[in-house]
Amino acid sequence: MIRPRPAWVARLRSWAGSLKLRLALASGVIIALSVVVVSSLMLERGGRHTEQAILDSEAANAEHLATVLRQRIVLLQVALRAAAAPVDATILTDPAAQVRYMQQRQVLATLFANIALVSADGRVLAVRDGSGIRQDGLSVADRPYFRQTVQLGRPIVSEPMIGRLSREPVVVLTMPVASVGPTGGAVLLGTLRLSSHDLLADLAATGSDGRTVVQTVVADASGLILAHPDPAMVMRPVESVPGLQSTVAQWVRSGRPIEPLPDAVNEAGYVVAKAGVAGADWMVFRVVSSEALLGGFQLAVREALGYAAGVALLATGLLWWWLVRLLRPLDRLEERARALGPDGLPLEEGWPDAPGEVGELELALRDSLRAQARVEASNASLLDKLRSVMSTAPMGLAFTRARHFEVVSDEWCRLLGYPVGALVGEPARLIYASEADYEQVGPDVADAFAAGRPFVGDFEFLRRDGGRFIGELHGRPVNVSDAAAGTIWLLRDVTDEREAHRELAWTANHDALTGLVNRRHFEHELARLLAHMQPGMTAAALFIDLDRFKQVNDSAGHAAGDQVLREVAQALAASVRRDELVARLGGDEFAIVLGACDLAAAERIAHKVRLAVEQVIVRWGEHELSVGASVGVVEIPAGGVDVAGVLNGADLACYEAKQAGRNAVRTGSLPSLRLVTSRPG
Ligand SMILES: Nc1nc2c(ncn2[C@@H]2O[C@H](COP(=O)(O)OP(=O)(O)OP(=O)(O)O)[C@@H](O)[C@H]2O)c(=O)[nH]1
Repeated sequence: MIRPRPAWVARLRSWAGSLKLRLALASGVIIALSVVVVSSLMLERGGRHTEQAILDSEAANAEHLATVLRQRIVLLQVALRAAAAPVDATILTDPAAQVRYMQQRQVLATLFANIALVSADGRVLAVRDGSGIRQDGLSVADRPYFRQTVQLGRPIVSEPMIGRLSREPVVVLTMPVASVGPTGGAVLLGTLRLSSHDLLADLAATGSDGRTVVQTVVADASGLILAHPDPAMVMRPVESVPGLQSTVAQWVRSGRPIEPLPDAVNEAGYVVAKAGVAGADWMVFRVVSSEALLGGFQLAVREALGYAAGVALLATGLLWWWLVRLLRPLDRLEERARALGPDGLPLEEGWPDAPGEVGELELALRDSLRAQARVEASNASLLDKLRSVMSTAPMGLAFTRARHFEVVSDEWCRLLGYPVGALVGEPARLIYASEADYEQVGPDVADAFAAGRPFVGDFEFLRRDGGRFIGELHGRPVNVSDAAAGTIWLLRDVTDEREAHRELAWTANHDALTGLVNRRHFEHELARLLAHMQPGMTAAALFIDLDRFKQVNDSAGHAAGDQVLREVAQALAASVRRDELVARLGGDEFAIVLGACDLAAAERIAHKVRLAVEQVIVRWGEHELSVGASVGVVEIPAGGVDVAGVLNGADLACYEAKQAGRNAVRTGSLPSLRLVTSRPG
């Protein structure tokens, strides 16, 4: 069972289908899409530019640090060179002079963790560090940087190593002294402690929350850390610094180039910038977490998207409010439209005075309603006339569609014995007395309509009470080109008319006294037989003239004669088959046509006829009346014979029977028959 929908479902469906809601939603979606797309595009472009600017800035920072570092190395080497200038053979050979020399190197001592004067064979002549000047005879002859300086005779920056004096990670800057070589001279050493800020100050920067956000790392070409905010990281591989793995791996893959050109990348959550320190074969890496650099921007993006969504929502809300206001006249028009109909407001009342398209719609609707009202009035008038016709028409009128009654007149119902209107909706089959008739009507009607004719036919119809009548049915299509448009029918009762017509036709063809066919009809039927006889076929005609009939009239009266004639007629009809043609030609003359009969058979029948007449006895008062019959027989061949010829031939044969003494049968022979038929007239 289907349950009716609750009212709230209908309200919800109506609300969901509301034009206002759909317009507002569509506009809201468009606004939101526009805002989101435009914001996204702007933010995406802004983001790219910002990121690129940050990368450029970081690369510049790294380059700046590399420049600072290179200048510092150059500065230190300049200082070493200046300090190396006064060293001569005297100093190199005199330990006291070496001590004095070191004492005079106060400025140089502040630049390095320690400085040392080393002879060409690697023996440390004098060392100055924070604790003073010592001459303890250490040797650096095994140090690669020393050997390289002696061999090349030029300044060197060593690889990182653990210093022999400081026991800390250090790099050593060398400066040849007094043309050092395998045979003489010396090397001035300046040691920089890597765990201090000797190389670079401010290796780390912290954010507002105190966390380190920028780390500067200096590494040599082999990838060992020279400087790191965390001293514990010094001398460790540079790829162990968080955020540097990928950049260092790529740097190693490309052959550890010490490029002076800086670059920066943003990957794996870090912005990494690097720049080479020319001359020292070092690399400066700056590592900043992406969050620290770009987090602010991304937060701004999120905020911007939030604002965009808010703006879109606000715009949608405003649009909704505006649409509700704009569409208010449409609501009023809708309410007015609901009040249409027979129980609603009068046509010209209650319309909103709306401007614009709604006003145009209202005018169009009102015009259409006025036109509809005019048509309805016209239809009502037409319907009244039609009802009047249907109730007063003297013949039955009906309109059927799909073989069912849709409209029936009062007379139609009356003819069929139904109350007025009772047949509406009933099948047409109901009124036919015969199933065969009903089945035939359909095709006949279709044929007639297809030929452009109305359908006319007589049928036996069945009244509601079982009575029957003959009705003449006329049918016309409502629309010739559209069978589905239905059919208009006219029906009248023609039972009496058809009966009268039948009686008239019978009277015209029959003898009123005896009921046999008359001469006119006999000749007509004989002519039809002659016309349709096939070659080789024979028929026969009997001409019968009563004998001494006049005496009957004379003795018993004319009425008795009539009775004799009636009984003779019955005797004649009873002597032959029912389908043979038996006629009274006039007076006491009769004729019989025997179809498909040869002469011999015809003669036998003639004798039978004669005997039958002879046996007719009419008791009329004191009279006992009887007559005889003279019978002439002719055989009728196929072709070459006409009606007059046959009658004359038979009449002649009958005459011969009379001549032979009456109450006899005579046969007309073929030649004489031909002779007779060939006679003029
Ligand atoms: N009662 C009656 N007599 C008729 C009718 N029509 C013709 N007759 C009479 O029938 C008679 C026929 O005449 P006939 O054939 O010459 O007389 P008949 O006595 O039969 O003479 P034969 O044929 O020579 O034997 C006439 O007396 C007619 O008046 C009729 O409708 N009713």
